[in-house]
Amino acid sequence: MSAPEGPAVSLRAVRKVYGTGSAEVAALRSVDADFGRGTFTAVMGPSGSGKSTLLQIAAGLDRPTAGEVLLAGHDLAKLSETKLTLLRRDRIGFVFQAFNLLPSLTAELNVGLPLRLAGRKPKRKAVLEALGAVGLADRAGHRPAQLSGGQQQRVAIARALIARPEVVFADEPTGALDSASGRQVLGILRDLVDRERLTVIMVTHDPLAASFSDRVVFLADGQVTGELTEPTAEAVAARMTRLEAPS
Ligand SMILES: Nc1ncnc2c1ncn2[C@@H]1O[C@H](COP(=O)(O)OP(=O)(O)OP(=O)(O)O)[C@@H](O)[C@H]1O
Repeated sequence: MSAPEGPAVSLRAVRKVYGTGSAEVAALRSVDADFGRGTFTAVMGPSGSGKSTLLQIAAGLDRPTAGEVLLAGHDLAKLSETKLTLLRRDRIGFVFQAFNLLPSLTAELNVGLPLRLAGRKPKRKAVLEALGAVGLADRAGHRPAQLSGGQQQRVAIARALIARPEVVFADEPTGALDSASGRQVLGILRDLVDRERLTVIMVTHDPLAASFSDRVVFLADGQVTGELTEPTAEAVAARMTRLEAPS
């Protein structure tokens, strides 16, 4: 009998405190959240509400002060640094606001880089397929400076997908893009969720970006304050206005 399918990522009573003594900041107070496999979740909230901290901790890039993070069936607190590094390398993809491509490498070499860093030789066919999946099969030989911002972000998505991760964490992936390029990038993420059952967890400030997700989780002052399923940009914007209003 196969094991019941749990969420791709779960946070249980997660607390994160930066600094000590009078400099102490509780970035996350007590966060419980589940991110189902094959779902697209947007994380939103006012500046300083803890969104990036939540993403870093859920992705195993940082450890919580207290609480539990389960990722791909593993309790991250029980993993050594080496095992955590391997889990991040093999099961997780990252997409950032600043595309973080290496300027001297072509799109093809940038996409293959995670495999090369892991000591594996990337297969040309797989790299070209990943570039094809983001509509850039004809740009394999171009360096980042020869690509638009939207195209660079799509190369970054192809790079995040090359190791066939289960979960992709995206921190403001459209923050540096014009709205048409942003929509194209979001459409690609949406499509990967629908067709490949990828799990996407995305921090964004943009209600339109959030409307591509299945669910928006709202944070305020280090706590989850609510969620919205099948979000429209208007409903998200209205909720954000309420969260950002001075109390
Ligand atoms: N390394 C750090 N050291 C000390 N405090 C930190 C650190 N990182 C974040 N913080 C604090 O933790 C809180 C949450 O920060 P976080 O970056 O997670 O918020 P955010 O919602 O992503 O904000 P923004 O939308 O402005 O990027 C803030 O008060 C921030 O100042």
